[in-house]
Amino acid sequence: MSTTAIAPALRTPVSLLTGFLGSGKTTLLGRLIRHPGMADTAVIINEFGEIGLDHHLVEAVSGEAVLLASGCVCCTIRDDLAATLRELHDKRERGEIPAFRRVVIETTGLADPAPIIHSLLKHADVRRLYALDSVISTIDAVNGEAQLDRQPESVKQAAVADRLVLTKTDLADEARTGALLRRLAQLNPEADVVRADRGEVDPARLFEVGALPRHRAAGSCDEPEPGGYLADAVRHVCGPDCGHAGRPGRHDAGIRTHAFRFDQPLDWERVSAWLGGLAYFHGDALLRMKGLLNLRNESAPVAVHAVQHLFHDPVTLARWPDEDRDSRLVFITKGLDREVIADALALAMAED
Ligand SMILES: Nc1nc2c(ncn2[C@@H]2O[C@H](COP(=O)(O)OP(=O)(O)OP(=O)(O)O)[C@@H](O)[C@H]2O)c(=O)[nH]1
Repeated sequence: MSTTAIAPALRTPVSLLTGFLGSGKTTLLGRLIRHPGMADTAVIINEFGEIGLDHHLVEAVSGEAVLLASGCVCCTIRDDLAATLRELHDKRERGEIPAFRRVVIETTGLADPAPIIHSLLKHADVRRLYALDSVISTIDAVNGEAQLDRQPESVKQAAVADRLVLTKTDLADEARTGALLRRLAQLNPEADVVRADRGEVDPARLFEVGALPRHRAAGSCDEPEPGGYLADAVRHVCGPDCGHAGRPGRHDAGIRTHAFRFDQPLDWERVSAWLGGLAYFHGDALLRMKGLLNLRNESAPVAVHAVQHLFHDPVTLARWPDEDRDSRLVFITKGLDREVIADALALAMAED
């Protein structure tokens, strides 16, 4: 990689897309990258859980850096964010991937965005090539208030954003949405609030909002930079000894990821009884469930989502992302043991 400095105006803008588990980041991203004005975007997805599914749900992709049908490039973070950003830049220079003009990084739903923002602003290599454009946080109109009450990460995600994207307003009544908006106005009065119906939003309301002096001024971003800070920041988001990587960790010992895989096609009635029952009876502890299902009598995969008590309508995808035809589900829970999920599964499968 060349070490020549790049003029500030020529640095590639990077936006950070954050928001609590299941608040609609992938849905928003999936719509945004199909917008004609967003065709030359590189998307970086960082996932929580033993089974990454988001890159499949954005579009059927697998691998390190993949060209999407929309013309955008998509990759997942493997080692650290700085390395991923450098590699994307180098591949673009060598003409191995399309000449993307912007980058959007989707964080995990449990990420504290402050260290990532810090890294984007402070890491020398990253700063030379990229400029932080905007921080966008999705807020779930149905679950947002409870998440702000219980999950400190969700408060941080809302507090550092330039744009707050209110999702699922079609599912929340106006009183609930109004209360949430008042709370957000107190938490982050400077952020613009944009409503997105199932991810539908004008990209101009989210991107190219300037140089973000606000983040430079933010205390959390001005701490002295230890060596290899970016790697630390990303390990914080999803690293080997971090609870966010799916094992009990130091950040939140109560949060667990439970992955399930099935090699035989499943019966929808039974699966929906299992998942619907879990959301109904254990929604407080069920931070997030997502899955890709191979259902009996269905040739295409079906995506299922739940966020706390809300079990979203299943969505049939256009095609399988790869050769893998197993059903895969990930549950991110706080205070819900795997045995409870497995027992509910056994019950749903056994019932007539
Ligand atoms: N009705 C409705 N559903 C929505 C809306 N936005 C997102 N959803 C649904 O909410 C569920 C979760 O959405 P995702 O986009 O996967 O959420 P996410 O933030 O990427 O989830 P994680 O990556 O697990 O944190 C899916 O079933 C979406 O279809 C919306 O505006 N209205």
